[in-house]
Amino acid sequence: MTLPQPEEAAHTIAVATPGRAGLLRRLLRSPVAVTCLVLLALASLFAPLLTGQDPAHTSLTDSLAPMSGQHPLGGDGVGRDVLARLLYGGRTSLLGALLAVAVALAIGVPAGLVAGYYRKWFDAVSSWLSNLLMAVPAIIVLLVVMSAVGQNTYLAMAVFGVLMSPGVFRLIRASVISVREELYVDAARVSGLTDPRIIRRHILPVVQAPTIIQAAQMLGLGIVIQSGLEFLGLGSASQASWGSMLNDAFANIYTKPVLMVWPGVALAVTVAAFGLLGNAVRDALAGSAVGGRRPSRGAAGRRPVAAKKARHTTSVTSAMNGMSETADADDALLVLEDLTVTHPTAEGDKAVVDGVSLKVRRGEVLGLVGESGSGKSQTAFALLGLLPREAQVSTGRLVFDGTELGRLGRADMNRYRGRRIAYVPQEPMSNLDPSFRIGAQLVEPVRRHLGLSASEARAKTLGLLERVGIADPKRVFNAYPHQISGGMAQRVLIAGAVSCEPDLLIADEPTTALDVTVQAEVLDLVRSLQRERNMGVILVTHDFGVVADICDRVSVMQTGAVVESAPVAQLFAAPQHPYTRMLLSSTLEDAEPRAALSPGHTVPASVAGITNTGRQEGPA
Ligand SMILES: Nc1ncnc2c1ncn2[C@@H]1O[C@H](COP(=O)(O)OP(=O)(O)OP(=O)(O)O)[C@@H](O)[C@H]1O
Repeated sequence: MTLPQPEEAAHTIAVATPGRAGLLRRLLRSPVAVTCLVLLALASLFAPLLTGQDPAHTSLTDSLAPMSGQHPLGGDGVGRDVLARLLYGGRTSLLGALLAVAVALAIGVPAGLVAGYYRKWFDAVSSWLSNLLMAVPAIIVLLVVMSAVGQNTYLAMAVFGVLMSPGVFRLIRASVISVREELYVDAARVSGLTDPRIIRRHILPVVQAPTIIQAAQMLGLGIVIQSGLEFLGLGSASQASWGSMLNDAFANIYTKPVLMVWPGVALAVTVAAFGLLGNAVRDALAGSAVGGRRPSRGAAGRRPVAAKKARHTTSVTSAMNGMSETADADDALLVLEDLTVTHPTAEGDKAVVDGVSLKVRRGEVLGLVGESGSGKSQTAFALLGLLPREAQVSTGRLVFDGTELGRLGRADMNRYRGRRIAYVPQEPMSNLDPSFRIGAQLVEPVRRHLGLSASEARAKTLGLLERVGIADPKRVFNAYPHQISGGMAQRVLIAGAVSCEPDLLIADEPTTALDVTVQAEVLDLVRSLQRERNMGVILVTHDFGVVADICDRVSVMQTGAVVESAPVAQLFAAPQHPYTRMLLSSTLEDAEPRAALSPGHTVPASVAGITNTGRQEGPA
């Protein structure tokens, strides 16, 4: 069935987007990047091609020799060829700096990823260690190392890498913490993707640009530090390096000051080249992600995460232990008993869900209604395991299709999430990763859960996109999230949610971010998919109209507790709880029409938008 989609057509932005493969091409198109690459290559690779002189060969007759055909830049204090030392010295300096940066990245990147993503004790311990390392004066440590191990510059640079790793760790950790709160990361989690996959697909692309910039800065710093140590005479005497050239030049500063110039210029140019190259790589990366990194729909695409969600701790109580594989007496798909969610706040622990019990049967739509803040979303997040770690979650019973979910670890839970329990979020745009094409985001869970090949998963996904009413599935499949409208994005997420044929769909106000026409279409879609697949659905909403439209039963929540549950017709005909009656009477249809204004009644000018000149204010 293809549904009409006027809203989508109106909002669709046709933007051609470059792929990621063009990164190197983009880099090579930048004159700055090319110049830097050439300079660095000259300094590191081509020394033997550019000079036939041995950089270590001394000749007293050539001591402080002037520039000549044999020695284009002259000779140093002991008659070594300055040009050869300059060219070969670049290798030593670059290799040492690369070693330091490699060590810093090898420690800082994985540690930052794990600490930022998993937090807990590893985060605490690694942050403490990183603070400790940062407090250590690096140059003193290096001097001690060099004096202890002799003139081994590379070992000193490896130690310097360790000392630089806290900087990388902090950067990566902070980037990961910010991105892991994004709704599209939650969406990936809910779709059952494993942590390594989420990190590779959604987290690493975000941290790569700052890491590149940081690495470029560290390379420059590494070269300067290494040269400093060699200038002090701590490097290997047999190895040409820019630092040892400076040392020699300093000894002859009054007789031949020009000797200071060559290594000084080489150092300055190389450090600048690294900085500029880092910027160029970052720009090239940003350019190749143009299709993705654009903000989805401005601020509307993001909701205040802290206020809206919290993370799961399975401090699920001892009451649950020993309750696995529980079969329920009737045909209940999901049985939740006595769910409590408590958040630590500045004023003490705050229970936002308090003793909620729900039951959903196969093929049944349960509406979860209540005012804003009544705990509907917190209940849904608790069922999905999406509450923040600091939240305390306890439940008497959480049985899904005969299995006690509360006892499952993260990996086991991933087999249920996405595959058998799916989620449709409130704000579609922020639940799609802007870096990836829509097709890629839909295909991955399908391949993982259903074990399909790439082409089978693609065909299935295209079929699903068509099924949810997208007129041009191929275009949407290849589009980035910013290229489709909010309504279309919601259809995409519904397609993703039902792609693995789940038994239970949890939809958290799936139409809130959409306009009225599209709302009705999306609700129709949810209802028809639910009937077609005999899914159980929990529909979180504050709208009794939606409840009347598509729900079979309804549970009403007030301040974290369910105050009434009943079949929809019964609830509308004879609401029992005063809060339910109050909610029903406050809906527009049931409210008493307001009385007509009396003839003498005047509207204050400020309200009517009339100025004292009698002109109506407002947009032209
Ligand atoms: N991390 C948190 N710390 C403290 N309180 C929280 C946290 N997250 C949510 N809450 C509170 O929990 C209560 C229930 O929030 P929830 O999002 O479940 O409400 P809701 O019924 O879904 O509302 P809405 O319809 O507006 O989405 C609210 O008072 C909210 O402020």
